[in-house]
Amino acid sequence: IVDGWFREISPQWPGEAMTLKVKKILHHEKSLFQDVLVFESETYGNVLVLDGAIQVTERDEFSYQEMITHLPMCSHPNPEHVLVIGGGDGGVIREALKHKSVKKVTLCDIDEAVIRVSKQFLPTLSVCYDDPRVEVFIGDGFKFLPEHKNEYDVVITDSSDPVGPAAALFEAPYFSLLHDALKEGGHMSTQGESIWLHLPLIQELRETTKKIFAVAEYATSTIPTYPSGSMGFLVCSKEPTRQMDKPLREVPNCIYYNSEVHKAAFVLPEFGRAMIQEGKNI
Ligand SMILES: NCCCN[C@H]1CC[C@H](N)CC1
Repeated sequence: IVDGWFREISPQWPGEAMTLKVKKILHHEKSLFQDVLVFESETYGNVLVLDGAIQVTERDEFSYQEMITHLPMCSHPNPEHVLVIGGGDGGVIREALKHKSVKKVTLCDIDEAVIRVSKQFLPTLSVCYDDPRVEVFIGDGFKFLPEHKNEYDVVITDSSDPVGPAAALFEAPYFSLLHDALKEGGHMSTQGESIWLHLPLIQELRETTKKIFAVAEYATSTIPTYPSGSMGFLVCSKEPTRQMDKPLREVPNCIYYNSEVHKAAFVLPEFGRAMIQEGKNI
């Protein structure tokens, strides 16, 4: 933090950095896995930062949490059991519980510090941890998934960036474990970075997931405080006849998501479409 501004400088987005004016530092610790910082910003509410990367701000988190949750869930006919890998801030749990069909939401996050800090400083995200339908495991998704084969209708991988603790969540072995944890007709979504910054990674992710899932599509959303202001998602199904861009129902009380936004999210600008869907660099 320099002269009152937090700067999100990272080799993952060279030469650019989101900066937010800091009102007050609320918390800073080194957890077992990462550096955990929370500060109150001047204009984006409380902000959670892990290893220097902005994870959520109270002002715009709804965009990401709603899209990563409702894209796979609204395209699924009857999601009852949802698994969240990562997502310790609780935002995805809050969104998943908006679906009447949901009987159980299980969360598995490797770092208890993220959950603890979110409960203390991000009350609007961690609001649903006390819901009786929610169960929480602290641990590595890699160990959790093989013990829960064929259990979930939807698995949402709400991870940080592919550097540090989350790196393995972007590779083929993880997606195979994920596939086997899904019931027949299961859907999944993962945090899919930005077409402005990570096109090669996204193309690789889609190649990998296309080999493992019957359907693998890429969707985007806008979110001011993530690098480049755009955030994407891999959205996959085990069922070949499913169309990920076809919402089967509305979701109440959303601020970003609706059925039209759902359909439009899978429409890509030409440089993204050519690279992701045809592997062509234009
Ligand atoms: N629920 C927290 C979401 C974290 N998502 C990522 C954080 C880091 C960003 N560079 C990309 C999204």
